[in-house]
Amino acid sequence: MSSILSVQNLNKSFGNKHVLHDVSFDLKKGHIVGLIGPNGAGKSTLMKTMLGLFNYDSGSVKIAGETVTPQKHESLSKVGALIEYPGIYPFLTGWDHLQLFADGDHQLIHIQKIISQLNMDSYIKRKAKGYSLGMKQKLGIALALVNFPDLVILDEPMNGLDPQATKDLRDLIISESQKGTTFLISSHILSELQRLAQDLLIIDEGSIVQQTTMHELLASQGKQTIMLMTSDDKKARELLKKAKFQTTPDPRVEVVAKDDETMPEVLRLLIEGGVDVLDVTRLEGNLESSLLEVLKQSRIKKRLAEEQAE
Ligand SMILES: Nc1ncnc2c1ncn2[C@@H]1O[C@H](COP(=O)(O)OP(=O)(O)OP(=O)(O)O)[C@@H](O)[C@H]1O
Repeated sequence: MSSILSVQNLNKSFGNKHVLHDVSFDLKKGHIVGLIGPNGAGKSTLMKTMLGLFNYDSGSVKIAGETVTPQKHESLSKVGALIEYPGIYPFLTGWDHLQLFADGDHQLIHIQKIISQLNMDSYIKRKAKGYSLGMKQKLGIALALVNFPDLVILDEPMNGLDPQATKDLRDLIISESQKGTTFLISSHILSELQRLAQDLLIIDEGSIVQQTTMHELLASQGKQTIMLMTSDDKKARELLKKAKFQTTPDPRVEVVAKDDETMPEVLRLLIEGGVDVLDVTRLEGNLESSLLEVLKQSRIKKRLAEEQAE
């Protein structure tokens, strides 16, 4: 599958602070890619550099094969983005914004479709000065999508969105990606990203520590969990602890599954111990714990390499 964006050996400093270190990755057409990492890891800097908003020290950023710099950004016409807060004019309506931004009148049907998919119909003709945080955020996302972009870069797009709006956004992103649009999304809401992203870029201290797929990451961490509803959670927890099963902290009774045998063993143990199992669910991995583990391992490796170099 072809790549829409290619970043190679990108280095970026602010004064003498080196923020991005030899960052390299490609984004495949039509994929939804999560960019994740701790606060200050370099996610926003990377996105802004890719969008030609910052100069860089060395390396390259190419969109559809064309180099992007602050001085050369023709290829960005095929890119939609929402970085930090959307730039919104208080005395224009949401509809005015979308029309101003759209390349040509033929987009009207497309604009109306985005408005409906993000459930913005009731306020889109009102002046933006009366919009809530979530309404502004949705307008910013709609603006990023209005010109049929090949690539969409979204920095924390779920900020300020309620559960319904988060689901509307998820459905919209998935349907646009199925038509071929590539998404790069940074977010700290990992449970949401877990439902959305196929691929992941993990960044820490300005370096990409892993480029992987969601499936590979969750599988490699082997973190399947079995979630139980029982007639007596306290007793269930005691039995599991005594039998040396690894459980997660309260409030739910959750067991970390080592392999396929864990589930029948747990059920047998509880039933034989006089605890009824009312419901049981197997959860496929957990992005949060997998990310923390990857970061921990990469920092250990980095420290060892530094010690050896001294
Ligand atoms: N304009 C700037 N001038 C100087 N340093 C900056 C500037 N912008 C970012 N930095 C520094 O670059 C590093 C990366 O910041 P960045 O905002 O890219 O991180 P982030 O991963 O987006 O963090 P967060 O998850 O908190 O949004 C930080 O150490 C930050 O202090």
